Amino acid sequence: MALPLVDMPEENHVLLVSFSSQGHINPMLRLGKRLLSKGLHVTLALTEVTRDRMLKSSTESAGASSVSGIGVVFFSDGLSLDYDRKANLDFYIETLGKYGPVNLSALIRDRYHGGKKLVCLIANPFVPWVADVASELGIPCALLWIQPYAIFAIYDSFYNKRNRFPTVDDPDVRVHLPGLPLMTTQDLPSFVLPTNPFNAFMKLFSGFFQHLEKFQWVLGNSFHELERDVVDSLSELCSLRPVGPLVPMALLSDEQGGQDVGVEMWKSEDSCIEWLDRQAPRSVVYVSFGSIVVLPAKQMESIAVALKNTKRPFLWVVKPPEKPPADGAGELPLGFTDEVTDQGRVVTWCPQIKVLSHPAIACFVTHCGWNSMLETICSGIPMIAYPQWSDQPTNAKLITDVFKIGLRLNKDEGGTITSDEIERCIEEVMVGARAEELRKTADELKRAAREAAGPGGSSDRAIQQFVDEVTGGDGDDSGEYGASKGNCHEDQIHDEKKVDVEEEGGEGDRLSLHMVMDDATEVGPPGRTPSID
Ligand SMILES: O=c1c(-c2ccc(O)cc2)coc2cc(O[C@@H]3O[C@H](CO)[C@@H](O)[C@H](O)[C@H]3O)cc(O)c12
Ligand SMILES: O=c1ccn([C@@H]2O[C@H](COP(=O)(O)OP(=O)(O)O)[C@@H](O)[C@H]2O)c(=O)[nH]1
Repeated sequence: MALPLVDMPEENHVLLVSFSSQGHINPMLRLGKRLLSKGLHVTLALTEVTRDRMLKSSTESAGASSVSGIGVVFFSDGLSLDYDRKANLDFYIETLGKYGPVNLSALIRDRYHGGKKLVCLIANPFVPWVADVASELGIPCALLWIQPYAIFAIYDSFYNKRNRFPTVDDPDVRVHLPGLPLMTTQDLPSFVLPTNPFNAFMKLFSGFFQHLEKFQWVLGNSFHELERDVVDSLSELCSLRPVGPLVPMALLSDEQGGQDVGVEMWKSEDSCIEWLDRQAPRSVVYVSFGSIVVLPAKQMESIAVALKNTKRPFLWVVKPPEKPPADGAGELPLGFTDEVTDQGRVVTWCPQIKVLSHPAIACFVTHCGWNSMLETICSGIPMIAYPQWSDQPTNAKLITDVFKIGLRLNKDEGGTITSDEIERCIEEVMVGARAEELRKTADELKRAAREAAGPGGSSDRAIQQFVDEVTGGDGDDSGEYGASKGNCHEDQIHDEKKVDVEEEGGEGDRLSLHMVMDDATEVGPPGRTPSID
């Protein structure tokens, strides 16, 4: 049952706690906005280094203490502001895990009367210790999972040893999980493979998946219709609440002017939109690998050759690595931009939401980051999957075998993705019967996404159900996706006045955060030697 805004008592206050990176803060803020629209009071807690970056940014709203009605508060991660957090990710995550809980707990005791003013904490996956803070203070805790539930299912199985996974001695083990297609090594998230060099993530996720009971709900940036089988298969394990897609409102309706709430890390080259305006409908190949991946020189070369050979217009985002590596990774072949001035555009960062919703875009060659994928699904554009690490290989499998809205680039016998293969896939996604079919399915999924997020849709209902549960409202407790493990009793609802959630004035919804997370280039991409271990 929808609770009318006016009747919602002020004490229904939730605190969101996010790791300080764009891909984590944005879905959290969008969830916050939806909770706000259901009558909750919402505050977002970030680490102080984020405030520092905000203050250093030159934009008007930098340093704002609220964004679009969501209050923003800060706690220390235990490191000095000028400490180079990218130097050693293991150390950073460990320090955050040690001082974060102490400082967040102090903040809650201080600002929210020992936590009595909060009905729920919501954390995202890089700060799982928030659940311990919540339990210590007697507050229910939810997780916002920001990748597909398919990845959640795979990690749960891996860390709880429910299935056999590839090992050094047996690298080709195939994995079959309920609700998912059979997965080979190339379809699994890189963190579960024996080749994974990132200990920090391993430690973080193993602790977390072995103690899922600490979270009363697992909200997810996905929607039921998108991942029906895997969501249903997980419903015994925990109370899933698919509340996505948590993308800008502009992607969820055709009406212009939908407001977004989100942070922007990099300045985009908006002139590419005027260039798109001059291109024919459904003619442009969009290419981007997100904010973290830096491609090896050889892969840059094959994309460049393929794009040139297709003779089709293209928009390629090539984000310069902060510290250019000696081996030419991330760099365009010499002279490329001059050769293609009449054919395409290369930009360092683009306004991706506007690009994907532009009628000139035909397809997206993507690294399969989950945020990009959801944005593309909401735009109804077919994809060409070029996954690199983390969740991306599995996301690529979802694109081809589950959602059926794109193709995946295949490696040759030598393990290379050739320019011929890229060119072939671009043609296949753009012309012919297969292209038609992919476009049709992509269009259907776009409608399903909009319906799920719209009033009365599955995600809207899941959010309402969650709100009813945390506020002790009269929602249906049996739940659509598994019963609530119910930790939301009357005694957790308190009657004191809320803390300072300021009303947003002026331009409003975009918390401008041009914080260059160059860090990212250090921690991720294959093809480069990670500087952390
Ligand atoms: O910010 C980070 C850091 C980081 C940065 C700075 C620092 O000092 C410490 C840690 C490490 O790994 C990440 C990995 C991410 O994966 C990305 O997360 C998306 C959403 O989960 C996925 O869908 C994408 O495929 C995936 O590339 C996204 C991130 O924002 C990060
Ligand atoms: O030129 C670009 C490339 C990416 N993005 C945004 O950056 C985010 C990338 O997130 P994703 O999960 O796809 O990948 P990651 O960067 O975390 O690898 C998405 O919201 C994109 O819309 C953008 O605004 N401009």
